[in-house]
Amino acid sequence: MEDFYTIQGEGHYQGHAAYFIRLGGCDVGCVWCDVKESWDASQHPSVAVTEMVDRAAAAGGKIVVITGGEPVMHDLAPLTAALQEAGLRTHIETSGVYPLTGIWNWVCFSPKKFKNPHESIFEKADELKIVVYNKSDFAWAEELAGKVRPSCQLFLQPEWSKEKEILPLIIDYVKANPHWQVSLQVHKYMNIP
Ligand SMILES: C[S@@+](CC[C@H](N)C(=O)[O-])C[C@H]1O[C@@H](n2cnc3c(N)ncnc32)[C@H](O)[C@@H]1O
Ligand SMILES: Nc1nc2[nH]cc(C(=O)O)c2c(=O)[nH]1
Ligand code: SF4
Ligand SMILES: [Mg+2]
Repeated sequence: MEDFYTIQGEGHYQGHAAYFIRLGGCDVGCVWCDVKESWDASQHPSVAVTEMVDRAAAAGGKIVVITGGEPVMHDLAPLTAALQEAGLRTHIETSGVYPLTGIWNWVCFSPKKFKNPHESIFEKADELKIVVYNKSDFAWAEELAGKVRPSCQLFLQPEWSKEKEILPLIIDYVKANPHWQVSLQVHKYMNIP
C-alpha cells in the first residue's frame, strides 16, 4: 500500500528510525482501525520484492517494519529473507490471525477482540501490545499475557480517539501492575507518518 522511512512510534522500538512497508489487505475489521484504507488489497499496487528491498536499503536505516493491513495474510518468506540478506532487521506488526511466515528479528503481536488470534503466534511474540478501548480490556489483556512467553514484553496502548479518557486508566494500571508498560503512538504527536 505504501512505504516510508520514519520513527517507530509504538512499543519497544519507539523512537528508533525504521523503514515501514504497509501491505494491503485485512479481514479483522477493528472499528477503530487507524488505516481502514488498507483493508482492500485490490486497491493497492503490487511491488516486486527486489524493488521494495532496494528502497528500504537506500533509506539508510537498520530496521524494517512490515505492517498493514494485516501482513500475515501474505507469504512473508521471500520478503523477509531478502531484507535480512541485505543486512536489515525484520520487524512485524500483526494481529496474529493467521500463521506467521518468514524470518523475524522482532514480532509485535497486537491481538484483537474482533477476530481471534491463531494459537501459533503466542510462542513467537516478542512484545504484546494491547490497544485499550474500554475498561474491560485490562482483564482481557491479562488473559492474553498469560499465554505469551515469560520474556515477552507487555504494553498497553490507548486507542487514539479515546486517549484522554483511557490514558489515565492505563497510567494507574501500570503503576499497580509494573510488569506492563505504557505505549503511546508518539508519531501522531510528532506529525510524522
Ligand atoms: C494499523 S495496525 C496494522 C498491523 C496489524 N493489522 C495489527 O493490527 O497489529 C498497526 C498497529 O496500530 C494499532 N492501532 C490501530 N488503530 C489504532 C488506534 N485507533 N489507536 C491505537 N492503536 C491503533 C494496532 O493495534 C497495531 O498495533
Ligand atoms: N511512526 C509510525 N510508527 C508505527 N508503529 C506501528 C505503526 C503501524 O501502523 O503499524 C506505525 C505507523 O504507522 N507509524
Ligand atoms: S487488524 Fe490491524 S489493520 Fe486490521 S483492522 Fe485491526 S488495526 Fe486495522
Ligand atoms: Mg499506524
